[in-house]
Amino acid sequence: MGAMSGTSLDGVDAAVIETDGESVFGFGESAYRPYSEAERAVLRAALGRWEGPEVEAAAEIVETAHAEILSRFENVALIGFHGQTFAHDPRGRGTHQAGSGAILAEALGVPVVWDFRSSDVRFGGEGAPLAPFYHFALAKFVGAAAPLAFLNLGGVGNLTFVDPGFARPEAEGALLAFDTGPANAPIDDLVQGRLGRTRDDDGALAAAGEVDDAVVARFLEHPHFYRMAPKSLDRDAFAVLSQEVEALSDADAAATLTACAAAAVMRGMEHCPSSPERLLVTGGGRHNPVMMAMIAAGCDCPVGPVEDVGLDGDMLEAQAFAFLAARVARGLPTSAPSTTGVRAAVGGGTISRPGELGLGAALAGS
Ligand SMILES: Nc1ncnc2c1ncn2[C@@H]1O[C@H](COP(=O)(O)OP(=O)(O)OP(=O)(O)O)[C@@H](O)[C@H]1O
Ligand SMILES: CC(=O)N[C@H]1[C@@H]2OC[C@@H](O2)[C@@H](O)[C@@H]1O[C@H](C)C(=O)O
Repeated sequence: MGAMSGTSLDGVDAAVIETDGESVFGFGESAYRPYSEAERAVLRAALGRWEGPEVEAAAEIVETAHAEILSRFENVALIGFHGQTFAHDPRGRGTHQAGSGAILAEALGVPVVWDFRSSDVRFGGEGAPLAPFYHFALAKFVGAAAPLAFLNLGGVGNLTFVDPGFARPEAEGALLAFDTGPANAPIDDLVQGRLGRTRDDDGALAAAGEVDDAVVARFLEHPHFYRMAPKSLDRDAFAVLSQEVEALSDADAAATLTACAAAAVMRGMEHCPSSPERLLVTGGGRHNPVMMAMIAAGCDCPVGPVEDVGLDGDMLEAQAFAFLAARVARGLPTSAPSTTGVRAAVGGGTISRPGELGLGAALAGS
């Protein structure tokens, strides 16, 4: 079972898969546990912070929400717990996902794999994106014969080019992955700040507005777009965008931020070593028809949700961390030079087993 609390801060996704960490054999149950308004406010206060009382309070919410949702499942052999990224600076302070897998292992009585990103960063990688090895397995699962691409539209966007002709994901040429740019986070922040809403539902606000092309052009001058892949982003790396749209109406600002997310994907597609047969979209942004239409209009290949090939785009990242947990348990790598820029293929993740914290002994002796 995998659990993901993404940069959108909307809630926790949990999903069961059957896997040996190399192939996907099938999918099990899944569940979603949204954060309440009050919880989200605590999580937002921790954004951009590495430590301190704000991060501790947020970590407690992350752990409690996960314990709640994960305890609903039975017959799970292993849990992959991503935790919540509040700060990501792979070239500087590193990367940190809040929440303790050791505490969850204790609470749930099941081994938990966690802290997936640190060792990749330690060996020179970006620490993200990590879903690409799962995308590789999924390309095989859906029987893809030609290269294809997966696009995740979460708070941040990330793209994976997959050549299913290779036997293993770490082989040179099998994958190319990177973060495209901001996706939903700037839109969520805009509607939260101006209208007190969590998202631009179905892109309704963006649909009523006009795109400010000058803002989009300035956005594309950001150094991120001049870097070679692999590359990753902090959720708030493009915080300047909120000032850029400050003078625009609500609808024009939403339309412009949506166009920025789509323009970043277009730039990303230029990194693909060859034209993929199709672009399969996962993550919450695929529910936004305005964003999807803008991406489709700028792409040379067919664009559609992962549901087109029978996958679940709301649970794909949670499934990815179940898959990666199984790889960690088997000592297999979870990232490679072409997915994170790490020096050599490396396995990331700590395994915590129930009983390791010694809470049982401590209680018995008290
Ligand atoms: N019906 C919808 N209309 C518009 N936007 C939507 C809709 N449903 C979801 N979204 C957007 O998708 C976001 C959630 O997407 P998702 O759960 O994939 O992100 P995440 O996993 O938190 O982020 P990341 O992948 O960056 O870690 C919401 O915050 C919202 O902006
Ligand atoms: C540091 C971090 O948490 N990055 C997230 C974020 O959200 C999307 C994008 O940026 C991606 O790089 C990553 O998440 C997915 C699950 C990944 O690692 O593949």
